[in-house]
Amino acid sequence: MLEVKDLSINYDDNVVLNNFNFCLSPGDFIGVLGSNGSGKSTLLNSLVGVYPNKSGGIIYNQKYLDKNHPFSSIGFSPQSQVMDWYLDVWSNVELGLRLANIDKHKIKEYCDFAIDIVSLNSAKKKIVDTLSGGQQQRVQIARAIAHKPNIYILDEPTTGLDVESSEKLLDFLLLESQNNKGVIISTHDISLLECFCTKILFIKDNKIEFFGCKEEFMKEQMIRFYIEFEYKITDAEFSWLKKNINEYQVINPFSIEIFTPNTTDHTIFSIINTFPKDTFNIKNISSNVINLRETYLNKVKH
Ligand SMILES: Nc1ncnc2c1ncn2[C@@H]1O[C@H](COP(=O)(O)OP(=O)(O)OP(=O)(O)O)[C@@H](O)[C@H]1O
Repeated sequence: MLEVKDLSINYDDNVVLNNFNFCLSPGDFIGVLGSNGSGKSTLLNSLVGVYPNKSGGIIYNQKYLDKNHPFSSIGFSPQSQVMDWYLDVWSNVELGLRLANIDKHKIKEYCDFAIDIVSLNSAKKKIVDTLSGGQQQRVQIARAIAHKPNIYILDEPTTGLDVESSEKLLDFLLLESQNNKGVIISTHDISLLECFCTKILFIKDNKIEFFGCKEEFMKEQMIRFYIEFEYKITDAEFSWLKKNINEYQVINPFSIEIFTPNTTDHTIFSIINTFPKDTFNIKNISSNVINLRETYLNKVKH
């Protein structure tokens, strides 16, 4: 659908995206992750042709995108709100449909559909400037999705949305991706990504740190083992831990947490078996898998 090829973008001397390569394929629901300022918006803006100095580019239908951008195939909602503030909700969405060249006989149906997805039925006739921040965000999204494009590019679409509106929007996007459309969104809401995305694109230090299936990203997850001892850990045991266990954390004088990759070759038993004889009298062990949020935080920190 879209191929990002050797894309680099800089603002003056500040290289924001360094040699990005990835594809958005039919059926993909890509979540873009990264810290503030990592370049998520720059990337999404570049997919719709808003870029500063760059090399490489975006290939669509075997051609590099230029001024003849396929707007009718793309629904784009930027991070900053771009709307006609003194028109009502319905007219804003209608305008988007006209710009996307939708047949005028279908405009009412498409408008109603999009306004329903973002639950603004009762505010149809309200002037956008008089709406709350979250409602304005919903208008912008309705405008981006109303023409049911092949590709959805939404920059932090759930920011400012209440939980039920976020779920409704993401349910819709998920259905669209299952109908072989392509979806790419950036968000800081990791739990939503965990539920809805099929692929993750993680930006760190101006590069793509990870691009691939969510499951693969999660595979690098760790398991956390909580180990409680019968007595206070001795100094000798502390120094043994320091020397021999890669990732652990002391919780209190009686217990530690050990982190291991989520694979069968790194079971807690293989670790415990390395404990020197007659040390670490274990009282209890429990474990839990670290979720996507913590996986992401670990990756950002390291
Ligand atoms: N118009 C601009 N001129 C100069 N620098 C810019 C401009 N827009 C963005 N930048 C810089 O580019 C970098 C990436 O910004 P971008 O908005 O893409 O990050 P982001 O990942 O979307 O951040 P956030 O999570 O805060 O929305 C930042 O260092 C930012 O200061």
